[in-house]
Parts: sequence; structure tokens; C-alpha cells
Amino acid sequence: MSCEELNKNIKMARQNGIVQPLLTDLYQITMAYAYWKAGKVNDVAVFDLFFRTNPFQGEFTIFAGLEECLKFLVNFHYSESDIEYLMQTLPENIEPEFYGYLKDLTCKDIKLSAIEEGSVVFPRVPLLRVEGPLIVAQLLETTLLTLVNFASLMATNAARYRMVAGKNVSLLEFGLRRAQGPDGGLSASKYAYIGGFDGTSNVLAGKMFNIPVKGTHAHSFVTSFSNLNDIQSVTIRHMDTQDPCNLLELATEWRKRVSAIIDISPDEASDGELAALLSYALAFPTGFLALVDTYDVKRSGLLNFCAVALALNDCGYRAVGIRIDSGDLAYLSVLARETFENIAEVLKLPWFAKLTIVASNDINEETILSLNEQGHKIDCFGIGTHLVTCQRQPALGCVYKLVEINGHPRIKLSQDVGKVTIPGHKQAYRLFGADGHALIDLLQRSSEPAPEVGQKVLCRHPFQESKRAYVSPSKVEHLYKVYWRDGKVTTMPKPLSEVRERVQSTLKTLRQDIKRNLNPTPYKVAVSDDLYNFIHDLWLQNAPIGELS
Ligand SMILES: Nc1ncnc2c1ncn2[C@@H]1O[C@H](COP(=O)(O)OP(=O)(O)OP(=O)(O)O)[C@@H](O)[C@H]1O
Ligand SMILES: O=P(O)(O)OC[C@H]1O[C@H](OP(=O)(O)OP(=O)(O)O)[C@H](O)[C@@H]1O
Ligand SMILES: O=C(O)c1cccnc1
Ligand SMILES: [Mg+2]
Repeated sequence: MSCEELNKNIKMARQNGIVQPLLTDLYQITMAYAYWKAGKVNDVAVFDLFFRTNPFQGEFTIFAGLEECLKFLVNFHYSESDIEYLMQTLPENIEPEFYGYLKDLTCKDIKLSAIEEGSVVFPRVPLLRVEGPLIVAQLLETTLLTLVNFASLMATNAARYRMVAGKNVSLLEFGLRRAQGPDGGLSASKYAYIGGFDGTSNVLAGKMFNIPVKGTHAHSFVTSFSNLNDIQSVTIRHMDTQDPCNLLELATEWRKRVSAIIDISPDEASDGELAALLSYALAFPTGFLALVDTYDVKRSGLLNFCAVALALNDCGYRAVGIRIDSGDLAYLSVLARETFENIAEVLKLPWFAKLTIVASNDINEETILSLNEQGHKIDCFGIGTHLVTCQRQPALGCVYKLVEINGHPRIKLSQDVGKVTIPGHKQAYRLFGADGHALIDLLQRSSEPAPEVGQKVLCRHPFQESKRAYVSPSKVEHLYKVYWRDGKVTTMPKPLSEVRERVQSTLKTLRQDIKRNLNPTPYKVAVSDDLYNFIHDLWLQNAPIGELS
């Protein structure tokens, strides 16, 4: 879709219905009134949206949420009922003209510059720069923050799971039931996919965002069957010949044969479980993936699964695999793989050795690292709670700070140096080293010329005078593009699949030590000499001089 088409259609583009101008903090609207009353309607502001610390004790973050921010700008408009609600809610002394002003407000005079969605980003480098009328830019604060904070946190969390799992293992997001409510669940599915998951169990997320939907079945499906009489119809047509096959007879016969091969008594296996697995296979003969830990993986689940899978094979179908949802996942996955390999060899069915093993049950980054050390045989992790609730860190601390008003820079001072804002209208560049790795992100005043390839540039720590270095970049990437200006989308947001690819391609530009799990090396974010002096001059101008007595 072109930018023009997007501008026409974006009102229809799906955005969570609750994202609207009143999804904000009351103080944005009360400030808007006070600005309006103070005659600041024509004041022009620049706000930066940035975070101060990377999440999860890591040294990188993935930026996400930009497309939703754009949809919010496109649709920004107070409805009649919004205005009515505000009239009832705000104090009576509010002048009625203010509501007239709000009624006509749109984002047509706002300019939004941003880093590309899916990029790896670092503390203090603004992810978004919002320029335009002070009142409108102020009114956007909370909604932009809520759209970027959780999205970026989730995408980062998912990217971290992807890094520890490696590229050969599938990752499925199973978190909807445990997420922070319906909206948290929906966002989690979207941004887990961006961060590198392969699919979700969340059907609405699949429909809305075109994410592959995947799944197995639950323990309740198994426990609802008590014995083999619970199955009503046991016949399936052969995949090729279409001849009828009795899957129950075949599976019962196979259970005896398999129990001899793997040396497990068929008497211990649950008939209710066999009935459940048969029923699932009859319903999904080409997608048979069975949960095998309801009673006992070793003595019942594996045996019943193999019996049904081999019965299906007699009817021309290949089973997909198993899911294990409790117990020692390393041990049980190795046991399952050995069982499959054993059967594959004895029965001369090589594909049987490669059946998929899915593992789930409270998995987090540490579990995966530990399973890797132990040598597991899992092909796919289904991950819910810890992924979607971001258990290791529940929020990313993005903030939205005024850095310029009517062309004058603004600085927010703090006892905590890390919280002092970097004033003024700035540009951000990523400088690459000779080996192709990203070396440093450099913030400059917008009035400065951009750094050039092969030209030495002085990069300074924003607050520590002695920390500085010269860099001669082999490549310079200008991090900002204008996404919204004059009431129009000016750069198309990329489709989800491309944002997902960008996550992996920008992560590749980071040195391994910055990405490692334990005590990673911080990536450097610097300011130009000019910006350094600008910050510190402004700091001195604004910091009151105390008097000791
Ligand atoms: N080999 C392993 N190494 C490290 N952690 C593991 C291993 N196997 C499983 N785990 C993790 O250990 C935890 C086991 O949790 P818990 O004891 O509650 O489960 P369980 O008793 O096996 O299952 P359930 O209570 O669902 O029947 C889970 O978080 C699981 O992901
Ligand atoms: O463990 P998570 O990472 O959150 O993954 C999602 C979990 O959801 C299901 O459990 P269910 O709701 O049946 O409860 P359970 O914990 O008793 O298995 C599934 O069996 C997974 O264990
Ligand atoms: O499809 C599954 O196996 C699934 C889906 C949601 C939660 N737990 C498991
Ligand atoms: Mg579970």
C-alpha cells in the first residue's frame, strides 16, 4: 500500500479500539487548558521520547510500537461524547471556548520523526521526536508512551528468548490466558512475533496481525476420556486409497508391538489417554500433535502416542509430534527422542526419529539456558506467563520530555545525573566500525553537519568529561526518518514480517559481548563536542548557585 492509500485507509486499519485521545492521563488535558488560557496556543514545542536503562539487565532494547503511534496520530480527534464527558468532568469554571478548541483539534500540524520500528536501540537516544503545537504535542504524551513502552519491552523480551533458544528451535507464544488482561495479551502476541517468535496460540492476534496461529491440545481433552468405549467412530479413510481403516484396532495392535520394542508394559498405559489421542488423530490426521504428560510420559503418554502415530502411518498419515508440559523437560525430551529413534530404526521408518518435541510449563530465559547446558532434544518451546508478563522486568521506563520551546532549548535538571535531559532539537547517528559492527550512537545538535565516513569525529560521554573517543566510521546511519507531517503519513510503516526481519538484522550488527546474557558490555551512546558544551552551558545557566552559611 502506498502512503496515499494508507492515508486514505488508515482509519480502517485495525487498531485496538481503546486507543483514542481520552486514553491519557487527566493532567494532559488540564495542562492543555492551562496552556490555552495562558495564551500558548501558537507555541511550538519539541518533545523527545526515550528510555534511560535497558530492560532485563541487558544492554540492548528493541524499538516497537511505531505503527500504532502513527495510527493514533491519523485518527486523533475528540468525539462529541468525549467533549461531553470532559465538560461533565472538568471543573465548571473552564471556559466553553476551550471545548470548541478541543473539538477541532487534529495532528495536522505535528511532525513525527522516529527510528525505524524493529531497530535495536539504546538509552537516551530518542526513539520518537514530536514537533508542533505545544498543546497538541503535550496531549500525545501518555498515549505515545503506552504504545511504545510495552511494545518495546515485549519485543525485547521475545528477542532475548530467541537469542537463548537459537535459530533452529521454534518458539510459540501461549500467553493470552496469563497476560495483563485482553489488551496486554493481544499486544504481547503481536510484539512477541516481531521479537522473533514463530507463532501464537492467540486467534484474534492471528486474524488482526496476520501472525501464524499454532497449537496442540489441553490436559482436559485427555482427562475427558475414561476408556476406549468413549470413542464413537473409529474409522478413517486411507490418505491415498480412501479405503476405510479401523484406527482403534490398528493402535491397539501397535501398542502391544511398541511396548515390546521400548520395553514398557502395555498394562500400565492409560486406555482413557489412548482414547483421547485416537480421537484427536481421527479429527486431525495430518496434524496429530499430542500432549503426553497427563498421566506418565514414560509409562503411558509416549506408548499411546507411538501406537496412534503408527496406526496413522498404516493409513498413510504422518504424525507431527508430542508436547510435554511437566516434569524434567531435558530428561523427558531425551527419553522421547531415544524412543522415536529406536522405533524408527526397528521399523525402518526414518521420519519417526524426527518427530517434533514441544515443551512448555513456566519456561523462561534461564530455563532455556539451563536446558541447553543439559542437552535437551526439544524442537519447539511453548511459552506463556514469563514471556507475556515480562516477569524479569514488568515495565520499560520510556519518558517524554520537552527539549525545546519556540526555538529555545529546555533542560530538566536532576540530582541524579542520569535523569538530566539532553536539550534541543537533535539528530542521532549510528557509527559503524571497520568490521561492520555498530560502534557507537552519536547525538548531535540538528544545526551540526552529519558525521561522514572516514572523517574523525569526537564522541563524548554526555555527562562525564573525561570519557571521550575519536571515531572514524566506516558507515554512518542517520537514525531518524519523518513518518508524519502536514497531516499525512510520509514514510510507510513496514509490514510486521519486515519489522520482524529488521530485529534480527539489526541485532546482528551488535558485538556478541553486548548481547551476552551475563554481565553484557554496555554499548556506547555519545554526544558531539558541540552538544556536550551546549548541555553543560545550559545546565550552568539553569542550576541555581547555592549559598553556604
Ligand atoms: N531439566 C530442567 N532444567 C531446568 N528447569 C527445568 C527442567 N525441566 C523443567 N524445568 C522447569 O522447572 C519448573 C518445574 O516446575 P514444577 O515443579 O511446578 O512443574 P512440574 O511439577 O513438573 O509440573 P506440574 O506442576 O505442571 O505438574 C518449570 O518452570 C520447568 O520449566
Ligand atoms: O506455562 P506457561 O509458560 O504460562 O505456558 C502456558 C501454559 O498454559 C497451559 O497450562 P494450563 O493453563 O493448562 O495450566 P498448567 O500450568 O496447570 O499446565 C499450558 O499447558 C502451558 O503450561
Ligand atoms: O496450544 C497449546 O498447546 C497451548 C495454548 C495455550 C496455552 N497452552 C498451550
Ligand atoms: Mg502448564
